[in-house]
Amino acid sequence: MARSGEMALGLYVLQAGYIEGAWRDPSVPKTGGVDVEHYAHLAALAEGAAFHFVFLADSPSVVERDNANIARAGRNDTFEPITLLSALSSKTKNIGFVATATTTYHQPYHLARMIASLDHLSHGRSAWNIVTSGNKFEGANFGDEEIPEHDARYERAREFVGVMTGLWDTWEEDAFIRDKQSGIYADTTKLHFLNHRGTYFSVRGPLNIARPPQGYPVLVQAGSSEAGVKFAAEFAEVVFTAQPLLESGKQYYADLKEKARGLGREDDQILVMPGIVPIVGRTKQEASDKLKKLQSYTHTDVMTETADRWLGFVTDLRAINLDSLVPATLPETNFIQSRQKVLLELAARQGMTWRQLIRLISDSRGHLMAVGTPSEIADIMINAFDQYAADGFNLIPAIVPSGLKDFVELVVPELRRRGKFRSESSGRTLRENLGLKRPHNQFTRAA
Ligand SMILES: Cc1cc2nc3c(=O)[nH]c(=O)nc-3n(C[C@H](O)[C@H](O)[C@H](O)COP(=O)(O)O)c2cc1C
Repeated sequence: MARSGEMALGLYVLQAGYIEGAWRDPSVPKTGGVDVEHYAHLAALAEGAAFHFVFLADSPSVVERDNANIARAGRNDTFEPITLLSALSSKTKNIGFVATATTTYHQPYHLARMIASLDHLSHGRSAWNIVTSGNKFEGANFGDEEIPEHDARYERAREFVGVMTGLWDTWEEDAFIRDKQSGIYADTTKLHFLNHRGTYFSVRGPLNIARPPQGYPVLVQAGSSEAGVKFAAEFAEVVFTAQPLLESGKQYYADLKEKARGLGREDDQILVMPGIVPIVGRTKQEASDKLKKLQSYTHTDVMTETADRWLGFVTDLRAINLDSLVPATLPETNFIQSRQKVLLELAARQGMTWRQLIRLISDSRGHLMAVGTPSEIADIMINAFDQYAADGFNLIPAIVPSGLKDFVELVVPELRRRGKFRSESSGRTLRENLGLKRPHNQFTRAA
């Protein structure tokens, strides 16, 4: 199938926005982190602009390394993604929901039920962002101090996904006949026991909920190392990635699509949606003034600690001469390997000092950042789309709700004017809106 001429758009939501100190801005609701109406307002803004989905990242731990940074973080009082998105599903009609959940610290049976429940609650608008955990503090919450080795996490994830889709298939579409007359509720000829026995899991099944409306919720993946790309080529239908440079973004896109093709998959069944952090002004000056104001909110200690985290916990920037140049390489990390690579590539290209790199990480974590007028931001997005570096974008507002409002009111009309973004939702389910096929049931497919 040919690629449609229009890009897909997701909304990556953090309670206050992506710039760490954004929560201090007077426009950000103080209790937004635990106020479903705050998130409902953001989802309504995105749905009204015909975005394809709301995306919630996740880490089952406080991510800061010490009290000083926990004190300033402005984020550790918020909802678990599946819970929040389930609540939002009854407050919206068309927009999809991408819930991040790690395969490293979950059990497939629990997670298959929860994500299937979200798909039923939302009438087929759910997706699962498959991550393997990227934060070293998570292990302490699940019995082991050390997070498992990077590639081994992907091995576990491969088996995990197989069990999830197997469980979602244990009841065929029309298995539940609910015949009051005869008293037969389920046709057990359409019931399949999974009986999975693997390295990491043994799961009998069946699941105790009907097959999800979409067959499977959309499978999303965020991980761009070699192991991550291999995993994405096999399973992902949407890939979230950090690609701040056009050329490496095109290379990443081409590699991933080629790997997926090699596994018999069609190009339009795996959508690459890099993150973008836009700061919109009516003039370039206005946009950069907005950025400067937001940057002024973030404490240096918080910035330094965030940089240590996103460089993979292999540095301690509190003890470094910040005006010295960033080295070309760092020790390999066991956390998000791809991001360390992206950040070092950016630093090398621009001859950055540590101080400059810390600032960049605090603003964008290495995602593409676009600061300018609506037309300039639309140019950047359309250029990446037309040059096959992206099939769409996961929009990461620097501050919410104002940063999202700016984008919806100023950039979306520009994208539409140029014929690159839709005016309304095109289908009932998230799969239909993304042009993704509905998966067959593996038990009946075999028959
Ligand atoms: C764009 C992007 C976003 C990610 N978001 C999360 C997240 O929300 N939660 C999480 O546990 N891991 C997240 N990760 C980490 C990876 O999903 C994965 O868990 C693992 O750490 C390895 O990533 P890598 O293949 O990029 O090295 C993210 C990775 C990328 C590339």
